Amino acid sequence: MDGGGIDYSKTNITRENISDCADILLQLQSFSCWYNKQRPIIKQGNLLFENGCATGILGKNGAGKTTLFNAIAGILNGVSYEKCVYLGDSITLNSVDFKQCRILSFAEDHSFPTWNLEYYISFMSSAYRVKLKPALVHELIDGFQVGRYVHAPFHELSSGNRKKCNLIAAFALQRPLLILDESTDFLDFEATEYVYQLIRRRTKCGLCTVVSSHIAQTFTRCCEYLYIISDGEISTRYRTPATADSIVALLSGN
Ligand SMILES: Nc1ncnc2c1ncn2[C@@H]1O[C@H](COP(=O)(O)OP(=O)(O)OP(=O)(O)O)[C@@H](O)[C@H]1O
Repeated sequence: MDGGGIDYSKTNITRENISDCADILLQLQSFSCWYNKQRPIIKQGNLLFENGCATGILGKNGAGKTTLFNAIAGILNGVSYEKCVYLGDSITLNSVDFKQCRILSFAEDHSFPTWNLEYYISFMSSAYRVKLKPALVHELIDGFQVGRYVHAPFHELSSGNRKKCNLIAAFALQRPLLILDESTDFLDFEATEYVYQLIRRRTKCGLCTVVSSHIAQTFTRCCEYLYIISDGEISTRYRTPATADSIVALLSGN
């Protein structure tokens, strides 16, 4: 994909050389994924995620962002790749070791309807074998303003409050790779701002975040890099432009 004839010198968008990347967490080459192998959702794409960076995944409805995330998280069977390198080692995406290093926060989650936040966090801590920092968990609960819902069953929560519970676990586990599918869907204004703050904090701590969104600000405020998915292809990696207009230009060029 060549960028669709956009004049990058006028948009402050730079296309960059992969060999310049300092600190690669995960690299996927010739990556495809599908529900039906005859009709792949992503065809032979290349992706690179760095430590200390947030990377945005942009694409129209149905482009394949969620499918891509499920594939990277190792929960979609229809996947192939020529190369998958995590911190310098060749790995498979469905290996247990890799699964403990990544966490995917779903766009919308209806699982565990009778569980509550306290139980869910404790389950996730055991599943990932991570000892959570109580101060961080409390800070996240305060930050998302869900203190009063800690013991409420998930099926009684609004969509936004249920989403906050997922995000609390996702950020509390501090995994090297955090994937946020539609990171701010359902969230109120304050929670949206808080998510942006948390993504930037991960970046400052040298952690890697990958995020999809339909809101330009998610990218301009949080992401160093962007990929665009369109017609089953993954674009080159772009430096995130400063404005929403430049993102729209980039999207319409792909
Ligand atoms: N379980 C499934 N079985 C078959 N096809 C599916 C399945 N889930 C999604 N698809 C199809 O895969 C394509 C990509 O869907 P996906 O949900 O990954 O897109 P998306 O970019 O996340 O979209 P949105 O922005 O609307 O959330 C769509 O054509 C969708 O209809």
